[in-house]
Amino acid sequence: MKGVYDILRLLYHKKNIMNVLEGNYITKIYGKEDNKVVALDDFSIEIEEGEFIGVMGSSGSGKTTLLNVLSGLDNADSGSIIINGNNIGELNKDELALFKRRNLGFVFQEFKLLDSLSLQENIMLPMILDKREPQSMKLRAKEIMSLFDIYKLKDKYPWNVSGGQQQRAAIARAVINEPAILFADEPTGNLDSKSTRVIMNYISKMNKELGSTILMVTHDPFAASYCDRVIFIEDGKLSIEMMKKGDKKNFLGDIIHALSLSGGAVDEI
Ligand SMILES: Nc1ncnc2c1ncn2[C@@H]1O[C@H](COP(=O)(O)OP(=O)(O)OP(=O)(O)O)[C@@H](O)[C@H]1O
Repeated sequence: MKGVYDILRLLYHKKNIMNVLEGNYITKIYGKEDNKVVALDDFSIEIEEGEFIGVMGSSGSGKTTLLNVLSGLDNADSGSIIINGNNIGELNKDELALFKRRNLGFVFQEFKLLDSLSLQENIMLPMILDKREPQSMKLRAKEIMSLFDIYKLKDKYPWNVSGGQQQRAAIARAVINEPAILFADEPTGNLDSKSTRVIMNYISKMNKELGSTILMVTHDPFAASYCDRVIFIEDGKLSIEMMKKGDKKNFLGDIIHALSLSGGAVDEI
């Protein structure tokens, strides 16, 4: 049942703010009867344009499920997901695939680049699939590779460059079509601390300079400290929501404190 606060919040947002994403009362259940797992339990979230939001929580709390359901990679059992005014639950399979390609960007822990293509070809792939004009594709690829300082690596293959460089190429590919929102699931999970810092600086630059809206799932408080807002999930529900006040270092301290309160998750770092 919706509480008064939930109804007021919905009315307020309908009147005043056009969110990039609204997830309303989402439930996701895996399995049946004795094996039933409620991975998301009546979960609601709103993400404004240009926001950089981090999702944290202990292992199995529902972080990846949330990212998958909000981005249309998986279906919710109930609730609605509205992205740029489109209810993605109402799209058929083909419409959803096209919507995702045109409006959403994805970055994963595994870089998921194609080994048979150069970095430039990998990065241009979403534009090739959209049958864009070759010259404009190359110009856009150059622009985005320069932003991530990998233009000089454009003819190299993924197996020729470091993990951090591969992830920079994967992020460039994810944002080349200027998605409404970038979904990143543990983007630094396969990187050492030096490469993590580099990647987070690029993701932050993209958020600040291109105004990209980003939702990032992470276990890493350092990575989360780059966000404007961090939410913690426990048992498929929102447990803590924190806004960045002050600088990254202060926010890191706040996040570590919240992690220690949320049931020993600090041990998993
Ligand atoms: N395909 C699936 N089938 C059955 N149960 C699943 C499936 N995917 C996830 N779950 C369960 O749903 C719950 C939430 O899982 P989810 O992967 O979203 O958590 P998480 O917070 O991302 O975990 P981690 O940090 O370990 O990646 C867990 O109890 C998990 O075991």
